[in-house]
Amino acid sequence: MNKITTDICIVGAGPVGLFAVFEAGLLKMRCHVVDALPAVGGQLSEIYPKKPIYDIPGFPEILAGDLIKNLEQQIAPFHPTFTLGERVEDLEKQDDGSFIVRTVDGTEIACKVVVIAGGLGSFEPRKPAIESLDKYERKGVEYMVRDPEAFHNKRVVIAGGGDSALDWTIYLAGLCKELTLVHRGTTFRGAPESAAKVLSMAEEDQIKLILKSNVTEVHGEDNLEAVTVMVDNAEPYRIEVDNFIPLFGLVPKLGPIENWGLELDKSAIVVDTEDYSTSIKGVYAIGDMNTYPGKLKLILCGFHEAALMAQSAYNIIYPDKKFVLKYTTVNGIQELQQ
Ligand SMILES: Cc1cc2nc3c(=O)[nH]c(=O)nc-3n(C[C@H](O)[C@H](O)[C@H](O)COP(=O)(O)OP(=O)(O)OC[C@H]3O[C@@H](n4cnc5c(N)ncnc54)[C@H](O)[C@@H]3O)c2cc1C
Repeated sequence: MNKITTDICIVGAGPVGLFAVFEAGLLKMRCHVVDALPAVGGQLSEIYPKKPIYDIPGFPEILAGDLIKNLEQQIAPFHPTFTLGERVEDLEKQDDGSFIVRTVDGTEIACKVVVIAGGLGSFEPRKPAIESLDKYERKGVEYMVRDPEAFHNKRVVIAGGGDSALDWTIYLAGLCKELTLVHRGTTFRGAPESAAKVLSMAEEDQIKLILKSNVTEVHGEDNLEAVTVMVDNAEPYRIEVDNFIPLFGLVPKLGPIENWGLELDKSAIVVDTEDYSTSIKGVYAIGDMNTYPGKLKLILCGFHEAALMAQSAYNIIYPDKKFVLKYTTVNGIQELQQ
């Protein structure tokens, strides 16, 4: 089991969770960041990486994906650690006021402060209605690509017609032994240039493309061994596979955080605007997941909340020291030792 000890555990690696690492780092507090998705960036990476944002102070225009890259660069001096691709499930308060945060895969993070920056919630895969699909989850069926190398030399079927299905088809084609893309339509929802690339790869036999089709059954003893594909109501046929990756998008869910005993208002966490603390001492909520009178679900509001949270968390982590505001222009960025 993976055990991590840190000052602050941040749940959610969206823009607000990432910026919280910076604000905490300035005050010499170490952070471990957990996200259910395999990559950082939250909604910006998952929903609109190529869209320009116009209301980030100091940037007249910046692509969402570039803002995330900048935030990664900005927090690098503080050496945050990450657990990606694992949803946080439980929060346990210890007798000394500290916490153990646990993920669905059993990773345990011991910390003095928990910062929930969970945005709209944990992005969960939209699963196709195929009987017994859940039996093969993590035994051949994957809903997201956590580590592309895991598909090296494997026979893989991807299903879907959006950006994720197209992008992973293009990327994994070079790694897999056989790659088939199954799509129910004849046109794709994803970027036209990605769709054109997939069509040309199919023409050159780098991948197999089956249009107007659906995966209707999955088979195997313990692990997944084959899928059945139905093409336009013709006779279904079987493809032997090691992996089936249905990529039909993600839906955000508040999920397990709902059961942590926090005061909620319509699935958002109620906070005190003095420091964005929740009803549990030592637990803060910032960004899209919190609520208070006048709340705006904007990135810049989340950044402000992160700054106020950090100075309050400092009082918990260093109870004997007094918080003194220091400007970065005066003090610079003092790297945290790894
Ligand atoms: C199309 C679109 C355009 C937008 N345009 C703008 C704009 O122009 N300007 C602007 O300011 N805002 C804009 N927004 C809103 C902005 O994206 C959000 O305010 C911002 O993403 C909130 O950041 P966050 O870090 O709080 O949450 P998110 O970006 O939602 O990130 C939260 C992360 O937490 C993770 N998470 C949640 N629960 C768990 C759990 N239990 N375990 C592990 N991980 C978990 C999620 O997987 C996610 O990655 C836009 C939103 C959309 C959808």
